Amino acid sequence: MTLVITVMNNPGTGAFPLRIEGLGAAGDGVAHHDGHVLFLPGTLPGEEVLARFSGTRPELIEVTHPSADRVAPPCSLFGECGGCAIQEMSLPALLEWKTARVSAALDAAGFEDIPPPGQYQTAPYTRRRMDLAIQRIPGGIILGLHRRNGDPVDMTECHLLHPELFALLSPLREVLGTLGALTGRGSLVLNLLDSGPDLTLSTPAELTSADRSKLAAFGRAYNLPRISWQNPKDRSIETVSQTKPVTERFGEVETSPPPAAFLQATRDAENAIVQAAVEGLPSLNKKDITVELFAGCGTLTFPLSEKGRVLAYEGELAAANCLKAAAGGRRVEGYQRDLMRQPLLPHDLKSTRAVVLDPPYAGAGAQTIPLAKSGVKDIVYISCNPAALEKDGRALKEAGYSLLNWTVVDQFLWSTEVETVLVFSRDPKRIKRESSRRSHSAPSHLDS
Ligand SMILES: C[S@@+](CC[C@H](N)C(=O)[O-])C[C@H]1O[C@@H](n2cnc3c(N)ncnc32)[C@H](O)[C@@H]1O
Repeated sequence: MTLVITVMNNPGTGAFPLRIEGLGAAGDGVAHHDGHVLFLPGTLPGEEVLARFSGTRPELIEVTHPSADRVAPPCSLFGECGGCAIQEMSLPALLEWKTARVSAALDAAGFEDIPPPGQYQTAPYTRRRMDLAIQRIPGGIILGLHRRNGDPVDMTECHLLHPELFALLSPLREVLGTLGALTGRGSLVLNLLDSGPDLTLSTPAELTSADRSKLAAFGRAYNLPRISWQNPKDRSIETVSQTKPVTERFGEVETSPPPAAFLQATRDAENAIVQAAVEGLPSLNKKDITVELFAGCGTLTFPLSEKGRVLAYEGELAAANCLKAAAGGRRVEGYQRDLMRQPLLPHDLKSTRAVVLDPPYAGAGAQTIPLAKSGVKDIVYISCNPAALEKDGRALKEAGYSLLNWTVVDQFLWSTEVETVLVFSRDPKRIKRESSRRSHSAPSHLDS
């Protein structure tokens, strides 16, 4: 649902009462006032509040009747740092809100009899991937996330980030402050791999040889397996410090991810996603082919391959190479392919038993229709965006797929982001089995 602020004139400067009817997609409370739809940050559904206008924007004065779901925001930077959108709502209530968003998307896509979802919520202090902004200021460095529509906020506290990554921020500010290449703004991707923190730095100017020595010394001092740097000229990435091999295990297989590789946001959520995806496969013989689309470095590929053959497609060269390098001797074939420009067509999927896809935020795009038109009976779709799910789900629904089950995985705490693993089928026997199983069991909550 898209709601638009249409208040054009300042209807007055005094306080007025509002009842918050729901949360918009950005996590702001939604209310009606004088025939206009207003979005009010910091408010929760069911609350009664006093607001006033600051220009054309409504602002909260006071919550007069708080929701039972209201809690004190745990982080002192909340409201300033843009990393978290909703900290005044309890985490269980937030999980329910995210679940309702996905349910509404499925409903809008045309699915009826939506089964009860499985749900999983990650724990605080477990985020193992974060893309931070760097800004040089007089006398120092700001390292953190952007404020909502604004400059970076120094991350002096964070209830998301894994402590092993958070502990690096302070020494990083010191070394970054000494780099000649950091003439203005830069960025830093932090990934926590099995081998340890993996850092990828972007700077506005090229690294000097003194910068390279400082980063290498930093890598040794903090025992960092690898520090990489993205050249601003051509966006190429090179290693500037490596103290040991970089490794990450997916299922039983050890891989070596490239710098700034995509990883699921937390390790425990990755396990929940993998578990739901593997369990979502139909029963397979070892020779049955599962095609995996948008495979990254192989997060799902290698666990899926324990059930049968996997043909995995990924667009980004470095990720596809990582997957291919680890595939040797397994039932896995990796391919680099841009699935938006060159989607797999129905005839490419002719002997495919199941498809697993984990598309980017915008959804499966040009791959959706050929997939829906293929003869594949079973699809596991991993969504990170309810709006894209609604669009892609509608195509699957129109092609005759039923929704067998879905699992919401909240791996982006205190944000509006939501990940969902959905199992679709148009195999009448499987649909019948699933609906009779469902009528005999309660909704599942994966163990946290
Ligand atoms: C949400 S990530 C999932 C990756 C992987 N399944 C995982 O769990 O780690 C989406 C993946 O789609 C890839 N991708 C984005 N656009 C693509 C395209 N046009 N063709 C193929 N892959 C693409 C990205 O590089 C990324 O690896």
